[in-house]
Amino acid sequence: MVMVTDSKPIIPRRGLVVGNYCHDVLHRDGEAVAETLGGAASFISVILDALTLPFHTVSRVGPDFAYAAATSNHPPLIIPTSQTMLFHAHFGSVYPDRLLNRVRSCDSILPSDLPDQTRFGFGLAVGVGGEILPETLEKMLSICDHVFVDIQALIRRFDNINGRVSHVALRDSGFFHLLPRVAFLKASADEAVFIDVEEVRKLCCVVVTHGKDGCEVFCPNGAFKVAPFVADQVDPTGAGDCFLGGFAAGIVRGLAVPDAALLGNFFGSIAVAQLGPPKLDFNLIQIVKDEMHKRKLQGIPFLERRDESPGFRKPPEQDQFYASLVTAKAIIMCQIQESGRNLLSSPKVLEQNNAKTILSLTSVHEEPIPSVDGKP
Ligand SMILES: Nc1ncnc2c1ncn2[C@@H]1O[C@H](COP(=O)(O)OP(=O)(O)O)[C@@H](O)[C@H]1O
Ligand SMILES: O=P([O-])([O-])O[C@@H]1[C@@H](O)[C@H](O)[C@@H](O)[C@H](O)[C@@H]1O
Repeated sequence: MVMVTDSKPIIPRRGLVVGNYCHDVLHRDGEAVAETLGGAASFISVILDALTLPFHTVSRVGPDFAYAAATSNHPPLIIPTSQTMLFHAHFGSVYPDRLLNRVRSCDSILPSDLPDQTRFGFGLAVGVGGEILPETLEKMLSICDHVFVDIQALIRRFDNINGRVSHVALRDSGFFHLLPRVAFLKASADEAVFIDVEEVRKLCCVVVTHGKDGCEVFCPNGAFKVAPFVADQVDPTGAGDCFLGGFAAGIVRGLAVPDAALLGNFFGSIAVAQLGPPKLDFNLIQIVKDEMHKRKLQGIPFLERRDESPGFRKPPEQDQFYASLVTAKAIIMCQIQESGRNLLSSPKVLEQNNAKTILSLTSVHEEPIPSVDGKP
């Protein structure tokens, strides 16, 4: 359990984001609709950059990586002998539970890939394809003051033939012994069945996300549900990543845990309303930053708490914070619609920032996905 004993104000050092970028092919209702930049590191970068939190990224790709321009601020390590990780995601009415195939893998991120002689204020362990090794997470924990972990980096396993994503129990993942040094562990509801929340919450704070129903936070001395923001879901990809990016940013920027979780819900709801990595409106972000500053003045920041209770009492006027974010989103969405800018992708969008039309889908072997009645 991470304890903060130093009462001096936290000076936000740079963060460290560790996880491979990947190529995503998105299939909605059985139809390939886009190829996009993917990987939690890509989604989280959008959020942290928007909230002007400085960070360093460690990510591995192959020479075939197609999004060098989009990641130029946080360039990956290009491994000549490797290839960029490739995921195919299937979602929509035909697949109520999203189905993911890691069609191509990339090299693991090694401890030696991480900077030496540098300390980081926070770390985000956000692998998506099994690229983070226990020894790599161990090094992150030794060079970062507070580490946020997405459980998908720890418990995912991949079918040898078609790369179908499955999960192992956290206890059997090879990472369990590191949990007491983790600040927050994020799991979606589907992933939470692979942990004993009552056991793990004694070791580190556990954040369980519930899609359109928001999220729940569990720590040794309390649990808290946090309300969602309404969204018209276009693409579920990256919702958890954007949630974690917003949540971590809230904690690092000095919000209490429930307020940070609300911020996570806010960015998760924006993510699902767009295809691929979200585009964030400048004016919206400015309003969010102002609201975060106001909240920080009212709450007791998690990272500055001097006692066991990690800010789990619902902060005063959290409803006001929620209402301000809802209003901000509504104002901006009206402005965008009036201006004709289309931040929300239409179902048939084939061309978009970081998204490309389907050119090479047939060049990638993937077994026919059984339809909902189990027939190919
Ligand atoms: N359809 C939705 N409407 C509103 N918010 C959503 C929706 N889907 C996801 N979110 C937000 O994103 C967060 C993470 O989504 P979830 O689907 O639980 O994670 P993951 O992508 O890891 O499976 C949720 O807690 C919620 O705040
Ligand atoms: O949707 P989400 O679980 O938050 O995160 C997603 C991963 O699960 C997926 O493997 C990857 O291909 C996507 O680019 C995105 O990172």
